Amino acid sequence: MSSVLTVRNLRLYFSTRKGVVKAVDNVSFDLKKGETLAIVGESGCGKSSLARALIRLLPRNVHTFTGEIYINGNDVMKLSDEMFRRLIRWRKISMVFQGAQNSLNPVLKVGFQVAEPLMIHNNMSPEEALAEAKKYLRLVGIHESFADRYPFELSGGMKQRAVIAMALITHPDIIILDEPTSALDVITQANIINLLKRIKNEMGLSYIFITHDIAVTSELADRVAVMYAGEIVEIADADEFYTNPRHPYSEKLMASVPTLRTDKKLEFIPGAPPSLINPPPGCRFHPRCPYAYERCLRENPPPFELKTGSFVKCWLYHEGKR
Ligand SMILES: Nc1ncnc2c1ncn2[C@@H]1O[C@H](COP(=O)(O)OP(=O)(O)OP(=O)(O)O)[C@@H](O)[C@H]1O
Repeated sequence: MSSVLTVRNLRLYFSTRKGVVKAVDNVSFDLKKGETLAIVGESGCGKSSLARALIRLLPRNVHTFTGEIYINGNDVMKLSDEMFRRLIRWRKISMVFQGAQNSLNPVLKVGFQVAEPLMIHNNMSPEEALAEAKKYLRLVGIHESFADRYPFELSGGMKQRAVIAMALITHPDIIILDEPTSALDVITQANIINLLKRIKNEMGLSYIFITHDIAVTSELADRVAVMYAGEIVEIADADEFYTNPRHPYSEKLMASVPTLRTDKKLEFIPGAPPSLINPPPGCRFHPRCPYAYERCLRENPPPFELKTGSFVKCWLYHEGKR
């Protein structure tokens, strides 16, 4: 399978009064065409910053933004912000933001808001764009008559569907979904996941699905990337990840997911993710890791490839301890 997105050594650091926050620190991965890559990890580990780096919607206090990003083989890091905005954002890669259903403009009709990207990015006339918006509202399971309604007239699930329609309408290859179901009840969550699965197949999309909730990813993910303290510490095929997480942090994450059928005791991860201004030396997880030994305190492990497309950043996989 060819890669629709290739990321190498991506870094996104922010300047703050307390120092430089290394939110994304030397991240590399591939996204294959038609694939869903879930990015999981606790709050504050850099998932949203990674998304913002990929779609280049950056805050003003960027300190460092370096690395390589290829979309369909094209080096997009060499594009100016203006060219990236014109050629890439929304056209090749789009995003459903965290809490996006609450960011719909309350005084504009839903149809207009879904149509807006076409007017801005494809220079379409309002009439043409609105006709297209109605088509996309139908695609996401909303009756086209809702194009004439205001956001407050839609349920939370419908608003989320409208926001997904907005991300789809410019025919991107890649969609980043940042916690797309976190504010919804479980039934609505399931409906949205089913919708995402259906449109992915119908439109040949590739997803980056960001969540702190591993249980949600199991329905959709082909591969799982685990982020910890600004780094990807493991990438694995989803089936393998759920049965055999390799990194000690992944193990702990999996052990903290409730299951109905076993009386397994739920674990929690002691301590909190480290400061991204002064991350611990060596492996960043070592202060919370039950297996940490001397080398983990000194040296940050490189990614050890387990098979093509899968790696784990943990010394245990280097020295035959596992
Ligand atoms: N503009 C900014 N300036 C300074 N620090 C920032 C900025 N944006 C994010 N951060 C910091 O970068 C780190 C990573 O944040 P990020 O939002 O990417 O994490 P996350 O894993 O997506 O968490 P959440 O799920 O809570 O959004 C955090 O420590 C956050 O405080």
